[in-house]
Amino acid sequence: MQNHPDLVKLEQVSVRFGRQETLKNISLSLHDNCITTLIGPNGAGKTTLVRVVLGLIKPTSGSLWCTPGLKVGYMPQKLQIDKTMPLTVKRFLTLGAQNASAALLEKTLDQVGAQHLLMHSFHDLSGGETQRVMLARALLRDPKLLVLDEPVQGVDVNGQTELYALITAIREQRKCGILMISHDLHLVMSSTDHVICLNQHVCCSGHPARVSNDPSFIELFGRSQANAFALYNHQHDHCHDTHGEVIVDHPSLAEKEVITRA
Ligand SMILES: Nc1ncnc2c1ncn2[C@@H]1O[C@H](COP(=O)(O)OP(=O)(O)OP(=O)(O)O)[C@@H](O)[C@H]1O
Repeated sequence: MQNHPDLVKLEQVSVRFGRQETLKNISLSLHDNCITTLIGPNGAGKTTLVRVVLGLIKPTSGSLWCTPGLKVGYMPQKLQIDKTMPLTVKRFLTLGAQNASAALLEKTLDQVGAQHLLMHSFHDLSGGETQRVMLARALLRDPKLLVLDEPVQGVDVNGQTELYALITAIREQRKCGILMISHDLHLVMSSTDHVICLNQHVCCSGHPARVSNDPSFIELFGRSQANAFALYNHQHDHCHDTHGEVIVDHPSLAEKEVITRA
């Protein structure tokens, strides 16, 4: 992607667990100041791919390159914390960042709209509050790459929209790269620059508008997901080239484009 330097590059990465090949020949780049969203059915290997990027799983074959000194902030899908252990949000945040000043904690919580939660019990937070605090924890390292594994899980629909807007705002403020796993295609499409559809291998990838027109996208997600995307996209009155750019004089513009529901 022009003007957005590579932060991470995977070339022909495969991962095998015993006899099961979970990832097959994955090549991709993550860029500075760019949101990349990984979508795919359950068991497609999304978390495994994220763990490869984080350096937690060594590829069985292929190579991984990271820009030297890359700082990564990670928001995991699940965090197991013993509920009998008293834990304030402040304490939770400082567990992974002992040297963080009170001012930095407040500023970071402020950025995710959770400044009022500093002295609350972590165990008593709502789903949306928990995700905001987890996001703050990932941001405390001032990462150049933010990795978010299903950041809106356990959050109601309105809260999901707010969280995706927050993630977009964070990218705009910090100009960091973001790699995000999501199942919410129609919510994510408007706030992502690059989509990768994964099902052990990369089925299709590119600008959201290009991916949404790819037959393997519909094959992978089926009718209901394709319909959800069509609903999001229903005001479509233009065509895209293979990079997702609008084609100004496309012949089909003579008739207003009709979205095909597979
Ligand atoms: N450490 C491991 N050892 C053995 N098998 C594993 C390991 N980690 C993941 N797997 C297997 O790899 C496959 C892909 O798992 P992964 O968690 O990456 O999928 P996913 O796309 O993130 O799924 P979901 O959407 O359900 O979270 C699954 O079959 C899983 O059981």
